[in-house]
Formats: sequence, structure tokens, C-alpha cells
Amino acid sequence: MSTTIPKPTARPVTPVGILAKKLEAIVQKINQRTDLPAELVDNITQAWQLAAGLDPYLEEYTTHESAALTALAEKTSNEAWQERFSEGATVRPLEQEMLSGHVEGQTLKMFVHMTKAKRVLEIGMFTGYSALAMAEALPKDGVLVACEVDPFAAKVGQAVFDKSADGQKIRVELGPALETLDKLVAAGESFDLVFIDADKKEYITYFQKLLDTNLLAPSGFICVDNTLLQGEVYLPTQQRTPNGEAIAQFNRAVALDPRVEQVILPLRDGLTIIRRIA
Ligand SMILES: C[S@@+](CC[C@H](N)C(=O)[O-])C[C@H]1O[C@@H](n2cnc3c(N)ncnc32)[C@H](O)[C@@H]1O
Repeated sequence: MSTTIPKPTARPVTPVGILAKKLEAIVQKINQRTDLPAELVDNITQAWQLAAGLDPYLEEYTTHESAALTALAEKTSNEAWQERFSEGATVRPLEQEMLSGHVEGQTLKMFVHMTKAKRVLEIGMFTGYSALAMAEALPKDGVLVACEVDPFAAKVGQAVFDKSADGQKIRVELGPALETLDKLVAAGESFDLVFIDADKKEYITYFQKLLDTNLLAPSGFICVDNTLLQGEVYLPTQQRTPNGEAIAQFNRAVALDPRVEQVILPLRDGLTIIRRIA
């Protein structure tokens, strides 16, 4: 049984969010000094404002999320994820920062509308924010299959889906994503749009499986989250974590694959859009 705890604040997990935080710390320091040239202080302050103002502006002028998505985001941020892992309720460490959120959710929703997708596959559902956002854009007879390995996270999502008309379009597949993908291949399932957002070290394998089989429909699209990995993919390589290295390798593999064309959008932590061309 989960308990409500004092709301933990989300840490910045995107290149712009991290940049804004670092600039804020610099601005606080230089404001304590009286010996610095005014032009330097002005420039650094403006750099901080440029970085810190972007996300709130995007939030303000992007169509509001539904009440169900707001409830899901709140439920996720109020959960004591660290405690849940320590007590063995979750099979892996999870955190509120994993949730994609308002602007990315609305972007994915737009892609479902734009591609007129009827069948969507999500690899990495967590508590279901992006799944529900995409389901809201699907037609009544649309289907979204969501892969998730953690039963606790899946249960949080399912409880919200059960109360929402759009949630009825979502079928949760609990288990390791690679096993689920094999099951879907064996069942002859195929998808117009796939959202990859699970284990960063498995991204290349998900991508290859989607293209090597009929899982991705001819002329289907793949959206991939965290393809900037907090800037690690373009920062000096010695600053890379294993996940940063995995994403750097993934980005290279996609760029070299003649079966696809792609673009990396600097949205949140990087969102790659891939189109199958062969
Ligand atoms: C970043 S979160 C997904 C966030 C979600 N798409 C959203 O927007 O709210 C990644 C999720 O993938 C799940 N995951 C990680 N490795 C997995 C695997 N091998 N198979 C299935 N799910 C996995 C984690 O348990 C976690 O819930």
C-alpha cells in the first residue's frame, strides 16, 4: 500500500534545465561581488534568463493537458519512489523525473494525429503518462500496447486508465520489453507509431527488432526519448555515463542505417523522430 509523502522536487534532467540551474548558481555568486564589470554581469544574467525562461514559456503556450494526465502526473510526483524500491515494491529504481510530461506528451499526441496512427506501441510505460497522452489522440478503435517491466508502476498507470475512456484503448504488457517484442512478432502484430523510452542500453536492440520484423509497419514512425541524455552525447566523452555511451552509440547506429531517415529534436531531453524508408 503506497503512502503519500511530502512532495519531492524534480531535479533538472534536460540539457536546458541543467544549463539553467548552473547559470543560476553563477548568477547568485556574481551578485555577491561588486568588483565585476557590469557588462559581464549583464551578459551572464541574460544567459541565465534565456535558459531558465524556455521551459516555462513552452508549458504556458502549449495546449493544456487533460485532467486525467494532470492527475497521473501528480500521483507520480507524490509517490515515494526511493522507499518503494528499498522495500522491494518496484523491481528497479524509479523516479518521478522519468515521466515525460506536458509538452512532450502533447508533442506525441500531435504525432499520433499527424500520422493518423491507429496502432501505437510504447516501449517503457512507467506510470503511463505518454501512453495515455497518445491514447487520447487515437481514434475510438485505436490500440496502444504499452510494455513495462515494473508491476508497481504499471499498476499506478492501470488504475488511471481504468477510469478514463481513452485508457480503454491501452493494453499493458508486463515483462521485459525484448520478450514482449518477440511475443508481438510471433502474434503478427504491427504498429504505425512506436515510442521507445525504456532501457537506454537496449535501445539499439529495440530499434533493430522493429526494423528487422514487421513490428514497424511499412512507412511507420519511431519516436525515441532521451537521445541527448542530458547533453552527454555531445559533451567530452570522459563525462559520459554508461547510459550516455549507450545513447551515443544508438544515435550513430540510426544515422548509419540506410533503412531510415531521422531528425533529433532538442525537445526536453532529446526526441528523435525516425521514418522507415525501406
Ligand atoms: C523513462 S520511463 C518511461 C516514461 C514514460 N514513457 C512516460 O513518458 O511517462 C522508463 C520505463 O521503462 C521501464 N523499463 C526499463 N527497462 C525495461 C525493460 N527492459 N522492459 C520493459 N520496461 C522497461 C522502467 O521500468 C520505466 O518504468
